[in-house]
Amino acid sequence: MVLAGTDTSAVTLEWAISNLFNHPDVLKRARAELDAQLGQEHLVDEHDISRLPYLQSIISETLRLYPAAPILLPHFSSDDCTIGGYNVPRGTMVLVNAWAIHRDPKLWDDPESFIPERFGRSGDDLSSQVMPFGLGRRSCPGSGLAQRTVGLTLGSLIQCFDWARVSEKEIDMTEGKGFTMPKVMPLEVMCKARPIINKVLIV
Ligand code: HEM
Repeated sequence: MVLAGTDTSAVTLEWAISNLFNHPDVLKRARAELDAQLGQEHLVDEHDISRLPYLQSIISETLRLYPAAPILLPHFSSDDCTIGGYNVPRGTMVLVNAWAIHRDPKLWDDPESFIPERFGRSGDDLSSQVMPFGLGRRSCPGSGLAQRTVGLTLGSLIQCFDWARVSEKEIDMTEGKGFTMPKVMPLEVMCKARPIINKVLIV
């Protein structure tokens, strides 16, 4: 439970921040949303997340491109069944390649690009093609907690600090090997406190 809940959320946060560095326009829009919704006196808290749709879209788009569990967890068929036209005998190990589904050009426009706006379009139901927490009875029981934790942390970091890369180079987005899909190059950045920090953190 501890491993399932900590590393997954930490890795997601690292991918999200890396994406923001390579897309300064997205970072700017996220900060504008936070400033507009919360002003300069109030540190983002759990109840604010629902008022921050763009921040949520950034997290969804991060989980689409960099799902912390890219092939979910192994499942076993409890009976003979058919999946997508294939006969699957009872007791077969079934792996779902969420990473590939999330980047399938038949399902997504410009699938390799980081475009949080694709999650904000009204009328689009993406629930069957994005599954970072799995689907059905054995889907992740911590998904709500994870979305709040990552949202709160990412929101606070955007709200309280100005960020800069350590060099002119783009952040390396190469995916490493490991159960929770780490970055090959750990994220290294510089930050400077924004004036808002004096009001919201220091009493
Ligand atoms: C960004 C964060 C997280 C991601 C991407 C994630 C993803 C997943 C995925 C893909 C599964 C397997 C679902 C399946 O096979 O269909 C899973 C299972 C699980 N997750 Fe998460 N998870 C996250 C955070 C958490 C948190 C915060 C907790 C608890 C505090 C948690 C607890 C669990 C547990 C206990 C299972 C096993 C459920 C079962 O087998 O019935 N996860 N998670």
